[in-house]
Amino acid sequence: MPVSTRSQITSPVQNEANPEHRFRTNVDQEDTHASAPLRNPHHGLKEKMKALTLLYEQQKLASAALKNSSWRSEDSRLASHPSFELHGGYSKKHEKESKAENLMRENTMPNSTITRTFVLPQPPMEDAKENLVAGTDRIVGFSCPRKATGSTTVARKLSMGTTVPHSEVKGDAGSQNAQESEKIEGNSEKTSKIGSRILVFVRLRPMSKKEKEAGSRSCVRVVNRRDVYLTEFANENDYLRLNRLRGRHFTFDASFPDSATQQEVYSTTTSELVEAVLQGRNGSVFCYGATGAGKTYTMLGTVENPGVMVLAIKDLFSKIRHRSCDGNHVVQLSYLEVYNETVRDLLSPGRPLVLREDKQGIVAAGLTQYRAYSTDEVMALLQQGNQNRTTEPTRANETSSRSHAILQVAVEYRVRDAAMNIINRVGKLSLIDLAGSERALATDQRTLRSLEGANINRSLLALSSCINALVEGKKHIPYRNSKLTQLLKDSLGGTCNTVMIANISPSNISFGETQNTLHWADRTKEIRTKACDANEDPMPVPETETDQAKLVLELQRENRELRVQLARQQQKLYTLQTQSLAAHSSPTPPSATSLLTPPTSDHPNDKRKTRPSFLAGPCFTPESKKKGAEVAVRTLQQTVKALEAEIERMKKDHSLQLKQKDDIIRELSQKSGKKAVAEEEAAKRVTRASLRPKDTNTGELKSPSHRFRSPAPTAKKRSFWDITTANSPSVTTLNGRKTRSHVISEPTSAAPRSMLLQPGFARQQPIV
Ligand SMILES: Nc1ncnc2c1ncn2[C@@H]1O[C@H](COP(=O)(O)OP(=O)(O)OP(=O)(O)O)[C@@H](O)[C@H]1O
Repeated sequence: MPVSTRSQITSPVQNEANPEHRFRTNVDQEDTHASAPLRNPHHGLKEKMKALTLLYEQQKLASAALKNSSWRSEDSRLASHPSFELHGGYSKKHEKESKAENLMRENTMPNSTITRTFVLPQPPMEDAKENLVAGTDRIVGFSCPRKATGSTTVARKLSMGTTVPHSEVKGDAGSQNAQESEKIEGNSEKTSKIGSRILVFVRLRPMSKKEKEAGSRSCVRVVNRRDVYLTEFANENDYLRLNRLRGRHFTFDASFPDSATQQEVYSTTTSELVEAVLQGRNGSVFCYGATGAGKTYTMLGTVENPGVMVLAIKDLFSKIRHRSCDGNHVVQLSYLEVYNETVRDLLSPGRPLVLREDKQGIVAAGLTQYRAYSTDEVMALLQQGNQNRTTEPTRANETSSRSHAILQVAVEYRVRDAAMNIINRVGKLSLIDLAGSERALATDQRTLRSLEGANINRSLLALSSCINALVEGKKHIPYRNSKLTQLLKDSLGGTCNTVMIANISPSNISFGETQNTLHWADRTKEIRTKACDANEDPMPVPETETDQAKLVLELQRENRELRVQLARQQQKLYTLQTQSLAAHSSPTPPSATSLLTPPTSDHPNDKRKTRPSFLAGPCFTPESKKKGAEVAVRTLQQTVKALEAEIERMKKDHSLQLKQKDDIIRELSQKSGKKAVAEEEAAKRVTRASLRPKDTNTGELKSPSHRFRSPAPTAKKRSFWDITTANSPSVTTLNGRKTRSHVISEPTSAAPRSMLLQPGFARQQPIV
């Protein structure tokens, strides 16, 4: 039989017995109501609520007054804390009463003026446990009893370093005292070294139009840029649960209200990691949360409000630009997704990739690594990758990401340390946008969507198992349970500075998901990663001056070689670009010299001259630029190979001919020696034939050397153009296939036409 709550609420006898309702003694009107005969329990409740609201307002005013008068004192520090305020513990005078009271103010809708007050019972011990802050033995939060050990309710000791910006902390008027600021200051120093705990941040998104239309209320409140208060609303008709409202309080390294800007989120969560990456450390940022909670918005953002990924890349390049102009930094980029437990390359989609473990950790074999030179290039690649990413509309989100996406940027830098040793530093930044954790009903029940959902949940479950195992300090961490956890191995338990951004929705409709997200975020706070040292690879230290000189020479040589290689590549690219432009714009082929020289200042595409790579040129789309250039370079390489083979063959031919000539000359000289002797003898014997006149028109050989018929007089000496020309005598058509032959060589009257001059050269199949 259901137990009625009416008597609990209104019976004076019970009120006396129940300390939770002792507050009634403080309110005169309450007594009047309490002694009045009960007719309508709802009426009593309403009255009680009114009284409570009144009491709360009074306490708030008193608390504010106290704060103003002595905010620097220890007491005021307690009073200033939101949790304390919510406890109603604003002064010693009211301390007794307030201990028994747990008041919580309901979060209101942005435009709503309605304020309600709920009575919260003493929470069960498991709730209290949840509010234990990692690294402290203090309990914070309004929903749990305070331990006697702690003299204050100060949210959390920032023992591991926090990324809460100084200004923000100070900016919370009166909420932090000087001591606390100092504590944070001290810790912000530590931050530069970045502790080994995963830093956890929470971001609340604004209420969506859809949620507003559905009449949902805000159940989350971010206070002090650090504390998150979560309220579960009871159904007004549910009398049984009226007194069992769940309110929870969590504390994170920083919490962002719905008004927080992208830049604010970036600078608080990620900017330090970018700095660390430039020093050769690894960093990871991952967004976690329910579907539609704002993960992709935080990570990627929009064109007007770019997210963490975009801001991090911009920051990275601007920092690199400020640091060195010598091109010592090499930035490489990869972008992959895990969709339905398969790993796919987002920059060059193809077959699924296989994960392998090597010295560097888990790597996706065959993943494309793009060398990036500028922010624009990275943006184009990012855009391309996102177009390839799997997104589908679900009931919960119009553009729901159905896959986990990982953008990895590796920065390599060669630098000299104080002792002038050369050090190679490599830092990697992984930016991860996880797919949303979801309930089947929250999204869709169609087969593919539910399969995706199952896989997403499976990988997130595997993630939570790993988090649990890491928190509990287990030896075996089940990374292998999913592709996602394998890829996150370094971020979670490796040598990496890791940041988690938990995204939550304010709507009470998503209470369950929000609670779940906050729970895991809270748990993640306790994970400790290994100390993250810089990935430095020192080069051998030169001992003597001679060694140093050698090293310098070696480096200079390497530099020269690289410059030559670069020049060659650029030459090739210019050639191809010019050719492609010619092919597209003019039917007449450009001259050979224009193909072989880079564009000069009077070239129509003058802009390109200042660009390091033609890929940034205006006439190509980002994808076609890369692909076109690759194909063209490959074709060019094959043509060059064919030409080299042709030259080799010609050389052989020539040497053979020379040898033959030599033999013949030798033979002839021997014969001529003999003949001279014979002629001498014949001259002595005058015959009738010798007196006969000689015929000069016969074309008979007058010298034995004329017996050798060299191809030279008939065939013109073959030039480069003859070899490469399509109508060259060396290219004959045999059964439709083009073959090369050196045997027949006919003189050509037509001007040689280079294959390089023909439009669409890049698309021609190379001659094998
Ligand atoms: N801080 C914010 N400010 C304004 N709009 C936001 C914010 N966060 C999220 N949104 C909006 O909420 C909607 C859902 O956000 P988003 O797509 O980022 O969710 P998600 O967590 O990535 O979802 P899924 O896991 O399904 O991909 C989007 O329309 C987005 O523009």
